[in-house]
Amino acid sequence: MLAPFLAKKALRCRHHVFVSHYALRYASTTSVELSDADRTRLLRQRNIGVSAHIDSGKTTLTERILFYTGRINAIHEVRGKDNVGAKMDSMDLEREKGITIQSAATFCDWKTKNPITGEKEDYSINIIDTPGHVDFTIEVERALRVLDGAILVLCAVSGVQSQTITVDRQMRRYNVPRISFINKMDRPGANPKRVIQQIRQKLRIPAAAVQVPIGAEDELTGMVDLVRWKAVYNRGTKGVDVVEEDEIPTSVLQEAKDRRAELIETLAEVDEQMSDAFLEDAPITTEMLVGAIRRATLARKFTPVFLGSAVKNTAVQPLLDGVCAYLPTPSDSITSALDLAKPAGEQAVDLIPAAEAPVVALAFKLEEGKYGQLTYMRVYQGSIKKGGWIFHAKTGKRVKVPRLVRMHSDDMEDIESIGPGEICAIFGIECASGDTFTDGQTSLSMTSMFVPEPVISLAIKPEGTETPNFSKALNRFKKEDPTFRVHVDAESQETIISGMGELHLEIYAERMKREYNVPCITGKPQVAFRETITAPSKFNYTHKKQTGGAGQFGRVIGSIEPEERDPETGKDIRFENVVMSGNVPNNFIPAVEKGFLEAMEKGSLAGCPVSGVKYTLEDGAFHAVDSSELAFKLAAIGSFREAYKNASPVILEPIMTVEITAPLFFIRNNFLHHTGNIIGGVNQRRGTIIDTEVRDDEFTLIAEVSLNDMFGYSSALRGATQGKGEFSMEYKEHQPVLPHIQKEMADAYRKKLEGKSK
Ligand SMILES: Nc1nc2c(ncn2[C@@H]2O[C@H](COP(=O)(O)OP(=O)(O)OP(=O)(O)O)[C@@H](O)[C@H]2O)c(=O)[nH]1
Repeated sequence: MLAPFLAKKALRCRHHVFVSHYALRYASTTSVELSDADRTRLLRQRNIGVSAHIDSGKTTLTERILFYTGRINAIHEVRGKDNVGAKMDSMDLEREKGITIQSAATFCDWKTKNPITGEKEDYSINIIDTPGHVDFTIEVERALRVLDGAILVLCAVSGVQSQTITVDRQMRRYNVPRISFINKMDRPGANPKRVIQQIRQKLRIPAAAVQVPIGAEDELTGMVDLVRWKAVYNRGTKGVDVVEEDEIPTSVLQEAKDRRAELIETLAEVDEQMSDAFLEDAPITTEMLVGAIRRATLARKFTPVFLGSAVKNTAVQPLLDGVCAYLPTPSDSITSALDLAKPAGEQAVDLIPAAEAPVVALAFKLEEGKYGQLTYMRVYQGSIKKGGWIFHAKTGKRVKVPRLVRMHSDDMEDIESIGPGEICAIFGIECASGDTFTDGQTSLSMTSMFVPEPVISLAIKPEGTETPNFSKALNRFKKEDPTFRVHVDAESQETIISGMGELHLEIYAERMKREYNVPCITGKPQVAFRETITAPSKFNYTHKKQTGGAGQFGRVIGSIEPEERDPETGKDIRFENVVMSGNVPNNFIPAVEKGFLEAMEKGSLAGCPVSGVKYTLEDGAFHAVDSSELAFKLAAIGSFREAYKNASPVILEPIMTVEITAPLFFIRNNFLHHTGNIIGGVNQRRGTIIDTEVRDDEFTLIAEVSLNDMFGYSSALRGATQGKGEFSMEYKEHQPVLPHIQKEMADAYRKKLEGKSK
């Protein structure tokens, strides 16, 4: 009877389609429909993320949101003088370093003013504050996976930066509509027009301001709301009082008129109704504007741009109103799952966020807390109750829900039940990040998440003698974070950890000490090289051993070929069994797969992990007495090594997108800049320059450089720019190393092996 037992396969592809929240249409295998109660509740529900380039002010903004919505009763700054730190940076390390490492979930209620009727309406908002640093990119990925909409925060001076582009790409991957918030409007040099231009050009999405600032720098007092045509000011301590006036200050009146015209024109290009009204020269009402902005935002054809200053408590409340007015409800975004009871290709099913539908929930994040494993879940359909039962879709295991909570950063609030479209956390259930839970009434399962490849690895060992805590900590980190990998090098017997950057691994080493009392010694960070094949190759391999007693026999026939990376899941290793004859009995197939995966851990070219391979088992032979799982596993390892040599293997290295910025300035009428030095430095590191830009007072260069050539770049850049330059980098892809480097690496590996065998 239990449908979850049908769950067998790794899952891919999620699509997300937006429909008007007034016209819900669902194609589904079940007959459950949204009730009126569901519709009313979903209409007032928002699940949003706050994402941006590092240091744009996400945490500071979220702190304001929590304060204005009454979730916290005092504001604490990131790196603030009171040493308390922001609510959402709950880890000690986050507070010390002033950066967000883990995404934190919270929720709040907001009484918004309906922009059309002017009436107050209550909304529930789940918010996930995500890290900006590229090393913690998996946190952004998993947040976007479960959110319906996002606030993209930008700095009013720096505009679109490298990580803004990454976050934007991630939002596109998960079809997440976004509103933009240009923060730091109090900074000298704030230039929202330039930032909006960059959003249009660099993020390639039509954008227009929905506000115009009143005053600048220390004199920034409020915004003109271009949609409702009101002047909105923040008054009172910490800007808690929002005061609206009909009169637009004359100093910004013309600017406001121009920007409103620009907003209408931009919308007319992306929204049919607005286009018709524009062509007919019809008067544009607030209602028409709100409708057009909402439709175009949900369709991801437009991003409305809000302005403000989180730190100066200016215009955060209007942004919250914007979240309610323009970001999707859980029923606007239709999320697909796979019905594993159906044949491949016909499995996609749209989920229905109805309380009465069978439960489908996704465990998107795990955390080891004081009371055991805490699993964050997004409930897509159905309801979960405390004390009720849910089923792990992959294993079919039935688990009781002992405790259900809503998270407020590191605090929590116990709840009795949770409905569709909500985010909650459950204690005491065993699972991995990305697993689906149901109520056993359905064979639906969510699709998996994109996991990027690690780019850096280093050896790690405990300072003193090894205690069980060492492996306990590593196992926990591995389970929580799919971009953190651990393996023991077969030759050196060293434990190697790999991740998304030096900071990523440094943080884990620090957490070993703080959370597990295992101070560690770490080796020099090394680039995580990989190997792959560039041509198909066949194998016909027999593993045979006769040593007196029971022998070993297994024969495998098939091929290996290059496998493209799945853009949704990041997976590029595939095993396929097409044996028809029964020459390899079914019970030995998993052993063949295991052998293939084991062989992939170390390529024979330079000893690096192998990726991008599909292994097809076509035929083979077995012996009634001598065949065993071990024999077939060893046959698979041997077959892979045999075929690998003939598959034109290459060594791959991580290539990074590097963004370098340096100020341009005048000293005693001399125009000073370091552009020549910066370009020279990039060329020296064999980088490919993708783009350069000279703005009023800043030079920016974007290049692609191999990570191996980036070691020591911080000090080189400091030297080249008198300490004025800054850079950030993010992983782009693995690419083949130059032929002479491949030869050097392969020779060195061969010598190492020869030395060992002597
Ligand atoms: N001038 C000015 N500074 C701000 C504003 N908002 C934030 N900051 C400052 O910018 C710095 C970074 O702020 P955070 O809130 O930590 O930024 P973040 O985007 O959460 O940073 P990460 O999580 O590390 O990526 C802090 O020093 C803030 O005080 C603002 O509106 N104006």
